[in-house]
Amino acid sequence: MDPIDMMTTDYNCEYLGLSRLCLMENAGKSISDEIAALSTFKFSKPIKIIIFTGSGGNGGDGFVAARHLLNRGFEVQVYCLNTLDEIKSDDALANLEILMSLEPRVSRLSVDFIKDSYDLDKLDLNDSNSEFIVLDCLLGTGIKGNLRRKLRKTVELINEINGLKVAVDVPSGLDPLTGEISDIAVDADYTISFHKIKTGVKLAGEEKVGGMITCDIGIPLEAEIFVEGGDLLRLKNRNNDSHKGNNGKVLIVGGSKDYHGAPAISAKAAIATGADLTYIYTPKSAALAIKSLSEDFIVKEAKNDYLSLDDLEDILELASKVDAVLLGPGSSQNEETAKLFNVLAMKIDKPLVLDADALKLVDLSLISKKEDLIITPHLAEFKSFFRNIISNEDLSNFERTIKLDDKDNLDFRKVNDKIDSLQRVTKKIKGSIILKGKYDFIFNGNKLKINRTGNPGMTVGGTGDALAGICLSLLSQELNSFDAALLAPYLNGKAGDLAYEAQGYGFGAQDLTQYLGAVMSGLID
Ligand SMILES: NC(=O)C1=CN([C@@H]2O[C@H](COP(=O)(O)OP(=O)(O)OC[C@H]3O[C@@H](n4cnc5c(N)ncnc54)[C@H](O)[C@@H]3O)[C@@H](O)[C@H]2O)[C@H](O)CC1
Ligand SMILES: [K+]
Repeated sequence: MDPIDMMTTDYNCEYLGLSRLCLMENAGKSISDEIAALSTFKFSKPIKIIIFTGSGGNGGDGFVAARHLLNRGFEVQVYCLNTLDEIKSDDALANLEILMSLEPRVSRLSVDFIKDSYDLDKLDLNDSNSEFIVLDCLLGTGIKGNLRRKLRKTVELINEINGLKVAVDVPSGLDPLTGEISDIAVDADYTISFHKIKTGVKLAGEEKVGGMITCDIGIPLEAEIFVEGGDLLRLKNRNNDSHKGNNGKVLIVGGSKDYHGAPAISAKAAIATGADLTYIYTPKSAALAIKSLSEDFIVKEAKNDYLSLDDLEDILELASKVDAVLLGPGSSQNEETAKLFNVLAMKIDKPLVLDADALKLVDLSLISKKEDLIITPHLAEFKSFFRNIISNEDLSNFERTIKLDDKDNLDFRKVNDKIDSLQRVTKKIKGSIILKGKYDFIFNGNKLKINRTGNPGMTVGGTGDALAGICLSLLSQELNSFDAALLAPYLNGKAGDLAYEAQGYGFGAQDLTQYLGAVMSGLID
């Protein structure tokens, strides 16, 4: 599991009512269970457990483990690399404070603070009379950059120790995503991972991480599969020094004589979710109306009253200047527009979103290998889009699997088989698919997410255009296609829920876009 997926899952638990403090308790308890099992297997007499802790959640796991290990009869020595003031995780701090409150000591616990690197010179662990296990709770999934001095020296010290070394979650110093060690890492005999083995630990292999042990810490499958507030961690932080255009330039190609509102809603949603510059390329018949809707739009007029190949060069030139392109909102299904969209889908080498009309016009074979692509069909559009490459039987199986029963439950009794059967269809393209419905299903390769936000008021015209605009904006801000595809319906639905709270079912897509900024900034739970 990638560290970002683990972090978002972890935070999503909070949104489902399961606190991270509780997860930390489970993590610490499972470390103690594993250490007890290892010590029975490896040692003939009671041993000492030495725990090195850092300033984040990994350190917190160590503090909890200390408590449980004491109750199992072990002697426990904790070496904290940080003072209470320096602990960054509230949950870790709460658990360190519990250890500090246990005075005068009745159980066999010692807690010492390593103030600077010189304190480490004074520790001579190999001289200890008893046998011992060393627990590395310095850094887990939160590691950033090269190890700072004191931490680096501690890793060196741990590696020189004769005792059995057990890394918690990730051997400190090892990149939890790539498995690379840029400088030095704990040379572990065993690595205990929580929930799932982190991608980097798996990639590094047993030679570097020792025997791999996975512990369940009570995270429900839903925390991983549902898109929740924790997934907002996937958004990129804005650089304080950034200037105009650094946070996404987008191009929307759409609109027609009958539909000028659709590209305008997509554009408003793109701006509301952070895009810096928004270009709209639209037929003459729609251009003036769109211009009058916002001074934030940069509107370019097509050559004719509908989009056609005559516009190809102009659009490609614009596309070369932006970070992401959306084809389709309100374009209608003109034959000439179909020719244009098919050539554009082939030639545009920027992240691409295909919305309603474009989905009906673009040939799947032209885009099936494009990774930075999002398509946003509802079920009927999905079936029609895939009809030429997927058997009717596979499509009806697909439909049956995602259908809800009358209590709104998905028939996921054999979850893995069911997901496999959905992905046999969706893996036909390399990009991401947002299958819109009461619950939105988001697919990409082996990944699946389900979005639960939104309400029946969102059947109003334009909410799909808003969704496409959000996808576009997030792609332009350098999110990968799956992260953009899973966050877009979450943000759209959440803004729709706020619009409903304010206006009941009397809200329109334009009203919804006004809440997007606040939802995206995490200002509203
Ligand atoms: N669901 C779960 O799997 C749970 C995991 N838990 C544990 O929490 C950690 C992740 O916690 P987090 O606070 O995000 O990160 P870390 O503990 O890895 O450390 C962050 C901490 O370290 C400092 N830091 C970062 N890089 C460096 C560096 N190069 N040199 C020195 N210091 C560095 C940074 O400033 C932070 O203060 C996960 O791995 C699990 O072990 C929870 O228990 C809940 C459930
Ligand atoms: K660790």
